[in-house]
Amino acid sequence: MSSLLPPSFETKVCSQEQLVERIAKLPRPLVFTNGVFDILHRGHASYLAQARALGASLVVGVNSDTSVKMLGKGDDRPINSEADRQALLAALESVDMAVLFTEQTPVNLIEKIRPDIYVKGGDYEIDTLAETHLVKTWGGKAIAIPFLYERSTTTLLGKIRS
Ligand SMILES: Nc1ncnc2c1ncn2[C@@H]1O[C@H](COP(=O)(O)OP(=O)(O)OP(=O)(O)O)[C@@H](O)[C@H]1O
Ligand SMILES: O=P(O)(O)O[C@@H]1O[C@H]([C@H](O)CO)[C@@H](O)[C@H](O)[C@@H]1O
Repeated sequence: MSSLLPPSFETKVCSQEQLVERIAKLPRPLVFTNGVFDILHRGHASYLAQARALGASLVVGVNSDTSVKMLGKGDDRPINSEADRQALLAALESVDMAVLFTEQTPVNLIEKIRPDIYVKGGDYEIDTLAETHLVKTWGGKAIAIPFLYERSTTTLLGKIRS
């Protein structure tokens, strides 16, 4: 009988309990972004690769299922479970670690990680975000990455359902 090991990308899935110890081992500058990433698409993959290129490691904060419900994306969201969304992000070459957060915003998670660079997509007014003000308190930067590909989970779901 063969003894197949779990895929190595699963080690990039991080629990809240392991977070502080594992963050300390990641190379700096550390880039952080967050989101739902419900149905992963080309826009996400490009955005995450560009975010990773801004520093030496990339940590993604992933909304838990209960926190997605707080965002008003629809009663049927998320389509993919928090564990599946976290694992798919961990499977990307650009992502060094994926960790869940359970609140409406990632500010408490960002306080723990203290990233050097905070990133969101060009669909956000980055200067208005609480996350931006927070990272600036320890000398961090916030960067908005413009969309290269107009894609969204909501559009994909519309296509599937029509
Ligand atoms: N097409 C895109 N190109 C670049 N970045 C994107 C794109 N779509 C989303 N992002 C970024 O990816 C992160 C996660 O986005 P999100 O999960 O909201 O994607 P979405 O496809 O727009 O989903 P939804 O349709 O559910 O709002 C956010 O930081 C967002 O700015
Ligand atoms: O995938 P989304 O909807 O882009 O991610 C959200 O981003 C919000 C943003 O950081 C402004 O605060 C965040 O609050 C929310 O929890 C989602 O992660």
